[in-house]
Amino acid sequence: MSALHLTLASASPRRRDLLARLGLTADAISPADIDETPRSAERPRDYALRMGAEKAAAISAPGFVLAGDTVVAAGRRILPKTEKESEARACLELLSGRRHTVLSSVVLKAPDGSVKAKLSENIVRFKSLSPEEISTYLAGNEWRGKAGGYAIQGAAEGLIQWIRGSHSSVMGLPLYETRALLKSAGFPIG
Ligand SMILES: Cc1cn([C@H]2C[C@H](O)[C@@H](COP(=O)(O)OP(=O)(O)OP(=O)(O)O)O2)c(=O)[nH]c1=O
Repeated sequence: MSALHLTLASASPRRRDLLARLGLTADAISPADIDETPRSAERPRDYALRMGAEKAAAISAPGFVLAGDTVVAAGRRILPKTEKESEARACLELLSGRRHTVLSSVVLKAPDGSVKAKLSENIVRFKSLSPEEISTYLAGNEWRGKAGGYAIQGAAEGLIQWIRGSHSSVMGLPLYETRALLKSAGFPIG
């Protein structure tokens, strides 16, 4: 097996698609099954980095293992990956008319077992959302399983006034940081 074998430790189709934008196709997709419960008082940045590192560590595969994690935070508060509509509504009500932070970690485990990580920090500002706008958004079901109850790659972008950072990072895999990490580890990338 070549040392250049690349495993993407993620169930996220978005991460696979984003990786493809760098001209890369993972040789294997191995989602990591880890406990994603934040520790008490864990800071959002620490949590995003810990989750990325734990996902990479959970996969033993030849070659390189790439993992990532995306966290939506309002101040120090880590918002859930919303499973219920009521949770998503609460997130959108909280995010309405305010700026919040989206943190995306990317973690690379090299064939020699060494691990490097980068964290990308984004600020996102939603317009003030009316109850009708929130209900219409929720009816589209794009909030399901998404951190913070929205997905920038869908209808939510029509409600976002601006972002500071990168679209790929908010969506799940920061392409600038991912390319830099792979390149510095000697992975052939254009
Ligand atoms: C803020 C935001 C989140 N998300 C989603 C991506 C993820 O589903 C979720 C963050 O959860 P993650 O745990 O980062 O990713 P995942 O559960 O999809 O996949 P895996 O752990 O196997 O790598 O939020 C978007 O798709 N778009 C967005 O704009």
